[in-house]
Amino acid sequence: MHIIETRNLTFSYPDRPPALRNVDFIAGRKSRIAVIGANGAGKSTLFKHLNGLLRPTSGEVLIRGEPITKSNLREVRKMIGIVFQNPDDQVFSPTVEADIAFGPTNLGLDEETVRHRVESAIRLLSLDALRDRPPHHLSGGEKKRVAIAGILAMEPQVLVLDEPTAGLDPQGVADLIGFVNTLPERFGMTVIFSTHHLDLVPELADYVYVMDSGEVVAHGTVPEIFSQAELLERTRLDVPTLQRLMRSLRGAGVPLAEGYSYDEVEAAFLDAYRGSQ
Ligand SMILES: Nc1ncnc2c1ncn2[C@@H]1O[C@H](COP(=O)(O)OP(=O)(O)OP(=O)(O)O)[C@@H](O)[C@H]1O
Repeated sequence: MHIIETRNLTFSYPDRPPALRNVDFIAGRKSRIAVIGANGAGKSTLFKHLNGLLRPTSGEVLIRGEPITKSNLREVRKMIGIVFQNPDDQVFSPTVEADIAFGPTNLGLDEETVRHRVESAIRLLSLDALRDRPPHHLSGGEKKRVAIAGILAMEPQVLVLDEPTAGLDPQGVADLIGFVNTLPERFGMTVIFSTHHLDLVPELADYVYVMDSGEVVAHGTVPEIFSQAELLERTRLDVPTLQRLMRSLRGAGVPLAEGYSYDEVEAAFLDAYRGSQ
């Protein structure tokens, strides 16, 4: 049984054409999934169905094989934590520490457990220096870290990140990649994220869903999707810079092996260089 499965999920906002059309989406335990698509493709709308914020117009959303109902909504929200695009919507307490404590307190956990979880989240996201600051006075990137910490303190089994790198500086992006990549192995978590930053996808995902105008138009492993340049162009996505470079060098006769993440591409270049010596 999959931790998340949508079947034929269709959704329309009032008086609008469908924002999701027959979406079949599956997430397994410990998987790392990217959802990519141009503006308005339906990524956030899909995410809002995963913890019952929106209800399907038709079709199903199954969490561990069960549809989301009033009676299991609390359990579902505990299991699936979503960090939305705009951190301002998710930080509101007088201090960072209180903000991170809000979610676990709401789950009805005792004070000792809440304190323990807050401390772990503060450590994981390197927020110690900010713990007494009012979150609404933090920078965008700092707020995002606080929002992620608040969700992690609820110890969800699935972490959903809508545009996690929007507003982060380069070091913030590198830190996020390093940190998020530890979650599946360390805590058995599933990570699902959306991004317009395609270079990020091979660093953070094993599996990719491509959305266009409310539909899933393709899904597959990173190599399966990224080898289809015309698919990415057709859906108004850019071929990642490293892939463009490799394609043009191969076209010029450089024998480059397949590679998608930075490390794989570097290895392919080194092999080609050594082979030419
Ligand atoms: N609250 C809303 N009311 C009406 N229409 C909406 C609402 N939210 C989103 N939409 C519409 O639904 C469609 C899908 O939007 P959604 O936000 O899911 O796309 P997205 O892929 O997350 O886009 P982006 O990359 O810009 O974040 C768009 O056409 C959008 O205009």
